[in-house]
Amino acid sequence: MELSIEFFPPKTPEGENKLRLVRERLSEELKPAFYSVTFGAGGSTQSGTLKVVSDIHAAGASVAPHLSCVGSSRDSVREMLKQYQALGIKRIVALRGDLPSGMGQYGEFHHANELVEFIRLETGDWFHIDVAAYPESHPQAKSPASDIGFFVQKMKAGANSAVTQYFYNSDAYFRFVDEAYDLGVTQPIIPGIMPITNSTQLLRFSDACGAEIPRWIRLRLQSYGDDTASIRAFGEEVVTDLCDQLLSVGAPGIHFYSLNQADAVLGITENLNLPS
Ligand SMILES: NC(=O)C1=CN([C@@H]2O[C@H](COP(=O)(O)OP(=O)(O)OC[C@H]3O[C@@H](n4cnc5c(N)ncnc54)[C@H](O)[C@@H]3O)[C@@H](O)[C@H]2O)C=CC1
Ligand SMILES: Nc1nc(=O)c2c([nH]1)NC[C@@H]1CN(c3ccc(C(=O)N[C@@H](CCC(=O)O)C(=O)O)cc3)CN21
Repeated sequence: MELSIEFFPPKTPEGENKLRLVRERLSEELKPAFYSVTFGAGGSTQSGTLKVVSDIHAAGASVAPHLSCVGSSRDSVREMLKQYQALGIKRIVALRGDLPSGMGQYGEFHHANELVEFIRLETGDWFHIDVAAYPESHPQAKSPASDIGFFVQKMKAGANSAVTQYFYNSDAYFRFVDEAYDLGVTQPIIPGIMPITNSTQLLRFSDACGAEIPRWIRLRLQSYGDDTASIRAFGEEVVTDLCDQLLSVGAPGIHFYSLNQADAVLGITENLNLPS
């Protein structure tokens, strides 16, 4: 069972220092298999990603930068791959990414499967490639069946594993994994888990990315108002139960969307009685 943890590139030097302390704590307590670092979310740049990635790599931990391809040229993606290879990075999260709103589809890549193929063509087996999976369907999907078909295509293009969008309904994950395996996927599909610490932020982001917050969770969160202690305690219980269910049925690991915070992740993992 592998744990992994996602960060986003901080926008300020204070944020960078805080993240270093957060990562040191998480490394000491959990020894995660790898950290991932987003690119693009909230307007972050590839140079912000590179900076955090270099920092984590220099500290001796395994790290996987997100690489998104939409709107990029083959040349620019090739340069980034070379840069990461030169640093000694061995793992990458390959995503289509999103164009800033209002911009049309342009560039030399249209979907993540093309990026996976390109990375294999350019760099052979150098990188362990992770791709994204959507147990509740990607928001732009034409149908659940076409979405899972494209997911399978992306895995068969040469991905080593997948990490899911977060969800609070484990049945959606189990069904997705069963269907993917029926369609010939053999690689691990790791559940992505979003701790609950801030209800306004969670509700806003979930709406935008197509993750459902079940009514009973939403109503509970609303009933706590700005009582953050109650929100955190409730969130920790709910997300611990979710992880328990996933692991008891054999999920291959857990990928935490930490939002650069250690406390919520550590609260959950302490409850889980993980083998050390
Ligand atoms: N940072 C993270 O951990 C996560 C980020 N995301 C974001 O979600 C966005 C989507 O990226 P990916 O999942 O990599 O995109 P993707 O290219 O796999 O899929 C995007 C959409 O296109 C459709 N599609 C996929 N392949 C297709 C093909 N060959 N032909 C026609 N349609 C196809 C899919 O059904 C889906 O609706 C990105 O912006 C990514 O940053 C999503 C989940 C996690
Ligand atoms: N479509 C999609 N894009 C992503 O980038 C993404 C996902 N889904 N799902 C999994 C994780 C979750 N990610 C997230 C989720 C929330 C924030 C967020 O709430 N950001 C705050 C700023 C955070 C802060 O500075 O504290 C925001 O207001 O945007 C960021 C990345 C990145 N990942």
